[in-house]
Amino acid sequence: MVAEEKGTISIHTENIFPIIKKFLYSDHDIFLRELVSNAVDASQKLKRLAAIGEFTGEMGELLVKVSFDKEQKTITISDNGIGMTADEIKKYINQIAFSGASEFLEKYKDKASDGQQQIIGHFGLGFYSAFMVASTVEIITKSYREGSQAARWTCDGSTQYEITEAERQERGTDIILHIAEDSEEFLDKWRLSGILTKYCKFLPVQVELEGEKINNTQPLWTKSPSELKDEDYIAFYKELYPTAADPLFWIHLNVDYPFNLTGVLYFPKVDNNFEVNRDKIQLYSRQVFITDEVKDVVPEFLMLLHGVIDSPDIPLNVSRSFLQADSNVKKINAHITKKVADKLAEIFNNDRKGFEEKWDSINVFVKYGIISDDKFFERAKPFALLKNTESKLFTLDEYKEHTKANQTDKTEQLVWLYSNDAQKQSSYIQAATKRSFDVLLFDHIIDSHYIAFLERHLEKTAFKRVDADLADKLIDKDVSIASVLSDTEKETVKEIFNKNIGGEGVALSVESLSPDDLPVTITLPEFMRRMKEMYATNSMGNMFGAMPDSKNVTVNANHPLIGKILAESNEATKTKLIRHAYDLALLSQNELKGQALAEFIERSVSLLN
Ligand SMILES: Nc1ncnc2c1ncn2[C@@H]1O[C@H](COP(=O)(O)OP(=O)(O)OP(=O)(O)O)[C@@H](O)[C@H]1O
Repeated sequence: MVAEEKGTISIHTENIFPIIKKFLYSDHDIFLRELVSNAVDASQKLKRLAAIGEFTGEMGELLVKVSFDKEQKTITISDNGIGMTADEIKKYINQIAFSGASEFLEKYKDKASDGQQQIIGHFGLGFYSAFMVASTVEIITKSYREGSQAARWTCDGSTQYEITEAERQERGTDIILHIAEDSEEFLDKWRLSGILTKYCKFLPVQVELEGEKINNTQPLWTKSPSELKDEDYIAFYKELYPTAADPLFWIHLNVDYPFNLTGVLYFPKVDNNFEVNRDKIQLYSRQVFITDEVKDVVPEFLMLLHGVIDSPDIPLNVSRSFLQADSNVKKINAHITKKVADKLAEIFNNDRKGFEEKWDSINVFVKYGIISDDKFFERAKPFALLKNTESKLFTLDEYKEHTKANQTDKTEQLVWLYSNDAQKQSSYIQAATKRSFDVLLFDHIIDSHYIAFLERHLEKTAFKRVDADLADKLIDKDVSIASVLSDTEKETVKEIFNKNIGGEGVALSVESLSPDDLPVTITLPEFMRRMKEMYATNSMGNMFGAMPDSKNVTVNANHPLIGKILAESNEATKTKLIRHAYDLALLSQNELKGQALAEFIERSVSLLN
């Protein structure tokens, strides 16, 4: 027998519901997630009781049904789980749920007023989130225990509740929400189905909306990897991201100690732009969708991956800064990072060719990981590849061997040359390869950071962009080439060139280079270029960025054209030849434009005549 009772919910705050409603949830949708999760829990509990022999009755098919009535303005969530007795309602709903709610408010009341950003916003206030959308909530429930009396509880959002006897034959619970005027938008099938598909798609007990199945109760990550084939992983990926290309490979996570973590992470096929691929990991807690903004839960570089992480050990009712410091979150981060590195190492060791084929898709990810996480760098060292302008791939050690003999300078430093634009710098690349130097290709925005990182971490190794200096000087070996011109002649060359092309920002020199090199070469020293790039991306100051372009112009004393210019007696022809040689240097750098280009063409025609 349920004794009729009226009572006051013991809570410090006079009326907590307006506060819950107004301040704490930016996302009212989650009431449904909370109530359906409770219904699923009640069903799971019954299964567990049956497993240990405490429930011996007929279990039937466990099912959570969501329905709505537009006329009556109600939404009902029904289950055939364990149900509650009147005493249990008092204990679990009046006391526990309320104390949970009041504790929660106590913790966040200051923060609620200065904005919701501080609170992660994905936690559950459980049962009481029903009051975000309902003016009155009714529970009609009957416990699984033999001979239980059904009970009905109602509460209108004040601190007053009422418990009475109810008519209900079957075990289980109906939660009936009498929808508030400002929440009538939820009395809509599409709205409800949208919310259920988002949050309940993978719940472990069958959920139906108006008779239609919502969920896959056994999502892939809950199964054992030994039962799964590649097709299964790919099919699940397609279920998560219907429009994405097939993933490259994946990692099945499965930990139960010292924290609980399951999931599958996929390496997507990426193009060069990694920004668009963020926010693709979905976070679940016991198969309930929580969020796809995993910024504080997963290391930044891992956000380039796709897939699902399921862990009940990630605290979700805490502020963001607390979350980052949480020891479970840290352990989870470290674990995922290790697993990702192990997987990459495994592919590299077992299938180098396959790994190389994937390198274009994974290199940004690996570089990003290396830069941002020292532990990942240690693990990735053996498989972090370098690609040269001929598309050959080397590990760091292999590349060291490859370049040691020819690219060590007089101070025993290894100089690694690179191009960030093989098209634009092709004449420089050619000049370097003519001297049997190897040139790496680093053409992604992350590469300048990656280069700086490698320089700091690799011993006696420096990087130089291939156009940073004359080919012969890129690697300073202290060998000089004999000069065709005398010192006085060189001085004269310098003078006449300065007269014609000298000016602000031009540092002119005359050097004895190979006669095969261009008569005039323009270079931007590595240091200057890096400073300019740094200041260009730094909002603080613009000292170097604002400086006029300064360039080193080198005249090749050993080139036959320079001898010809020196011997030329006609001043006009001499000027023409000097300008032309200089324009050719600009042209080889793709820098000859506009009026200068027009003049160059005109002059070329006249020189041909
Ligand atoms: N459909 C249901 N069937 C049986 N018991 C229920 C049901 N819904 C709620 N309860 C009981 O009420 C309690 C309080 O629910 P509430 O959702 O507030 O908190 P919780 O589920 O324990 O935790 P959480 O805050 O994670 O949701 C539950 O622990 C459960 O004992």
